[in-house]
Amino acid sequence: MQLEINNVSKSFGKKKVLENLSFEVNSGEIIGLVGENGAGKSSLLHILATISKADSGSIRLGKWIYGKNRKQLRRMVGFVPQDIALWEDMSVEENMLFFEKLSWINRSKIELKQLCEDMELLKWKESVHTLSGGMKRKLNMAISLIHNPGLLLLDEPTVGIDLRSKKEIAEYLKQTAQVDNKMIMYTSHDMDEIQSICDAVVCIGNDPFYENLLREANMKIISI
Ligand SMILES: Nc1ncnc2c1ncn2[C@@H]1O[C@H](COP(=O)(O)OP(=O)(O)OP(=O)(O)O)[C@@H](O)[C@H]1O
Repeated sequence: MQLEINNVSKSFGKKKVLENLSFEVNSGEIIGLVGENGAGKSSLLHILATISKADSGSIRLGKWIYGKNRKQLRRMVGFVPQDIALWEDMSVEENMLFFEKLSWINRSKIELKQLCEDMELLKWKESVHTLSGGMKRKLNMAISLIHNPGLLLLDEPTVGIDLRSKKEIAEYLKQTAQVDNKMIMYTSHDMDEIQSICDAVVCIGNDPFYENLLREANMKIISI
């Protein structure tokens, strides 16, 4: 499967956030989105998650076209926003079962538990309010994977969490891209992490500072 982004632009009022952005991503690839605060990284993820629309340009995921096939696209896309959205008074198990009910495919309890264990979240019976920030992020990720999306969009999945959880999330992303052939796009301000996980990067916002950083790190840049 391929994601094709062609000349996409987006403004909020007079502020141009994305300008003629074009690049392609294939299944199995992990793409980092970098750029300064306010550059437009989340805005691009929101467009790809079909929460918001581009002002111009075209986007295609496999045979489905953004702006035309929203229902089909929503089945193929998993989105983990920056803000954690969980039922705090329910257990990990109850959260997974709740979101499975909202999903368009049925998953057994064993499969749901496995999704959590794949990312080292081993707190099945525990209440969410007792979990650390890193564990909550993992649970948010596990929920986004319930419907087995081919494209996974993650907005700063590793911000504010400890090194062990960071490493576990990074390992999980690499593994699911390779083994399950998922396409992953994620934003981060951590250049070392981007370098170790991503196959290529998209630099949002025409920022020479970031371009230089990426070139110095020998990263493959697919769009500026
Ligand atoms: N719904 C909205 N209405 C108006 N302006 C918006 C809206 N969403 C985003 N913006 C503006 O668009 C710009 C890009 O925001 P965005 O959140 O995409 O940046 P970002 O690169 O993800 O930043 P950060 O690294 O801080 O998360 C910002 O100036 C922001 O204030």
